[in-house]
Amino acid sequence: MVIITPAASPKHHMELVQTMKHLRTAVVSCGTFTRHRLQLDSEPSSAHLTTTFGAIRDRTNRLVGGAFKFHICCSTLEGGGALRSKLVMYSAALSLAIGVVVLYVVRAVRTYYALSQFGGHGSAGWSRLWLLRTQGSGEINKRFTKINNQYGSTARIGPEMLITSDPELFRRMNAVRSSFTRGPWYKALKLHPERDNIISYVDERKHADIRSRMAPGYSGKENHHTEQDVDDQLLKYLELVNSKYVSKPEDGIFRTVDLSRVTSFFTLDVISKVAFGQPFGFLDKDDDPFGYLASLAEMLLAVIVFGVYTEITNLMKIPLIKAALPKSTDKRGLGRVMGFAGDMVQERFGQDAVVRQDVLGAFVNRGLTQGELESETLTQITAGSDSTASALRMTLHFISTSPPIQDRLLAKVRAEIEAGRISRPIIKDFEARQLPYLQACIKEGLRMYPPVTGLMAKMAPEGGAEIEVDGVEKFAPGGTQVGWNSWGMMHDPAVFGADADIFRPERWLLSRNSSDQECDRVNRMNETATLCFGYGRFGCLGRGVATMELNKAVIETLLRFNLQPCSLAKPFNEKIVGFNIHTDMYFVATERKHFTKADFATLNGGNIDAGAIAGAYEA
Ligand code: HEM
Repeated sequence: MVIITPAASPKHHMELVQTMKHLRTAVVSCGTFTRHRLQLDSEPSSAHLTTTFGAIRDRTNRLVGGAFKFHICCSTLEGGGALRSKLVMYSAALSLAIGVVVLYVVRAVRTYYALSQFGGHGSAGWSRLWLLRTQGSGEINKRFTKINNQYGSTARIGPEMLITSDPELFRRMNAVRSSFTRGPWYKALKLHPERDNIISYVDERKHADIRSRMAPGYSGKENHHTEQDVDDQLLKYLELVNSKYVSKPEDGIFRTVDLSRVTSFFTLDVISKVAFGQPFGFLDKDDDPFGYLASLAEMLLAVIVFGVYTEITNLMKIPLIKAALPKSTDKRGLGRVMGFAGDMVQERFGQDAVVRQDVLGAFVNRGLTQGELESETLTQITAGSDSTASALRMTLHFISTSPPIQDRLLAKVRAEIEAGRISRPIIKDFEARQLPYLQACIKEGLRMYPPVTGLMAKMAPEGGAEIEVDGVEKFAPGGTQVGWNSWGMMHDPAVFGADADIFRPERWLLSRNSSDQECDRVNRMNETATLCFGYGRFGCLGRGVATMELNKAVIETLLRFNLQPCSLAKPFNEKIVGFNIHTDMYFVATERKHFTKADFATLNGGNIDAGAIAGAYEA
């Protein structure tokens, strides 16, 4: 349809004439007043059209005063060079669109059949929408485990994506000489807008290079203050709970403590102190001074989408999007943490460079550049704080809600304290490692709630890989990504027993009289639970720091405080999205008194009687 007004007629008149030259039939109308159907020759001359159109216009203007629009509706098209080329263009575009659709369908069918030997959710073979919905559900742990339980230890969760809960396959993919490599999934772990980091490098050589230069720093060999740093922050955390959150019913003081917050504050201050010699100050302020935890919750949507459509991470290169990403000049959130880390890194360079024997110092000694350090310290903070906080709060939750376990643990540790084998005010790391029941409780806490639930997907080599699924050999073509179902692996009854979903540290204990079979069972559990920290060339570099924090903080918290969840029906809110987000984990903390038999006798002034509530059978 062409619209022209009579007022603008000289130019539009000519356009109209040009247009009509390619028409056989045209309807010329002016509102509802006039409507002319023109029957034209196959190639009407300009003179003929000018006269015809001029006559129609004059007549219409006479009728309606000349201020109306003309609508020219082309009903039958034919002939004309320009029109013909337009037609050719349209049909080319249509053919292209059809071609693209056909290619897409062929590719989708090929992709589907490439992994059709593996079971999985029906739609997962065709699109990534099922995976996106699962990621967004906040319970990937349960959904992935359901898939592995239903369709086998390695099953399909996306068009070119499998998931495994098989420890054997996980070890094989992560082993030092494995032909599997990191999959594109890892690109989603790029935190810094410009730089990759040890966790996000997909290029194997770059990853191996940075890992070899960072490992000595993490090993603690060049940082002699790590244990003291952990102790200092632990004492601050215990003092914070004691001074602000302990309830004292005898004085009429009733309070609650959000364990999810204080444990995060503790691990964030530990990791910043260990990493660059200065804690962020979460514990001092009893607050999130950078808005860091809140910003993690805000980034949740991005984490979910990037985890499925990793190619979107390329959008970060677009200047407009880059400008909206966290940057070191931000006042709050991840950007503020980047700024803090950047300042700490800056100190180590230049003429008056600060020299310290800490993790950062070790990295500088290994030749990491200022840019690399800014990116790596940020990674260290995110990788090392939330994971350890999750392990700590969940272990405390399970022990404090299982009275026989808590009593047994406290009795064992108190006996060691009384025998002078445990340092005060904070247990030493090596002492904690000697306490089997404490170790059993920590392993059980990690197993029940593995802190890393992300896919950490590795990719099959070019020629593909044979994968055994519950005794049946299957083939995954090259490029297939195989994600990790850590929850399913840690809750596997075949490894951990029929009660794998229950917190029972006793499953780890061996005695001198244990049979070989028992020893094998516990060995197998140990080999599997240790995978919580990854394995081989991708294994966690901060494992030493994390276990030190847990060895100390679990028992020192329980020795001082009696913890009781405010709600047993819903002790906390959680979202499991690759890492574990727990909020509103309210507990009543009271000072733990160590009662002796004599104390019980004099308790409450010797009065230990309580009148019973009137019962239904009473008169
Ligand atoms: C309970 C606490 C922790 C758990 C369960 C844990 C678990 C893991 C896992 C599963 C991986 C990745 C494996 C993979 O890519 O396949 C990893 C990597 C890593 N973790 Fe941890 N982690 C914890 C604490 C820490 C701490 C405290 C730090 C820092 C001090 C840290 C630093 C790292 C680093 C740097 C890597 C990357 C290693 C590499 O790519 O070569 N982690 N961790």
